[in-house]
Amino acid sequence: MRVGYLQFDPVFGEVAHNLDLITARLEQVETDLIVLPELFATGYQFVSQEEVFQLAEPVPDGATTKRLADIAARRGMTIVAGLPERDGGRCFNSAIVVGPKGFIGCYRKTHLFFEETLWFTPGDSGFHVWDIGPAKVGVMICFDWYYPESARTLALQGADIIAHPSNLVLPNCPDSMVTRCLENRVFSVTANRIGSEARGGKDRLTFIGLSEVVSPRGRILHRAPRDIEDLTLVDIDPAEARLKALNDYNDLLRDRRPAFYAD
Ligand SMILES: NC(=O)CCCC(N)=O
Repeated sequence: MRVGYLQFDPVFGEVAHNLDLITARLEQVETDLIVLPELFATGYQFVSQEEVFQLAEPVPDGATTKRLADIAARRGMTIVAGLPERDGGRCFNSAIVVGPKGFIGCYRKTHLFFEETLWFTPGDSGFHVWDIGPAKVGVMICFDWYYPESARTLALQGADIIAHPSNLVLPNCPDSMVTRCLENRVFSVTANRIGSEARGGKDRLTFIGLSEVVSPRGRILHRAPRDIEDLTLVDIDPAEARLKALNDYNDLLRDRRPAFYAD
């Protein structure tokens, strides 16, 4: 199967522009799964709660979800993408999964980073894995990577691939995902953004790019440049993620000893 990411520089608040950009890019490609960055259509550095409410959308009835579902249906692909989700009086930093037959699911970011804690409610969806046909795909968002429980929970739920919409600003995630894949024997697709934002007198945030596809053996199948738009697709065999035996004596998940693990 073919999987990949679109790394690009969204214009803050210009939802129509950002949606048009990714639509044009996705119309050009054939793939089974593509991952877009966290908050891909709005940008990241919000300056007020009301701004978040203005840019956030209901799921699945909002415009961004409908647009991506339309692309997924026309192009016969599954798309995982981050967006601000409005649910009544609460906003979540979420990621939607849409496929050829429409809306599949929504994950709400469990571990909020930095000023996200001002604008969003900590996710209450829990971690989920969806069967998209050729593979089972789990979703985590950006800072979730910092907590090994995130990828491990998705692996225990049977994920072959971890789709990882991101807005990375710290340097450590790209190399750390090698370990996350190795210790869980899963593929990962991290879709980061590039560019920077310095809104409302805040310190500038510069996003590190370096989107990547990593294999269950911890091999970086492709890593994007730091600061260039990049759409890359990689052919993988998801069955590689189902071989959890390290040798004749060790099986990665079977041999866990949760009775000795701290919560
Ligand atoms: N948007 C984020 O969750 C950033 C997390 C910190 C990092 N790893 O860059």
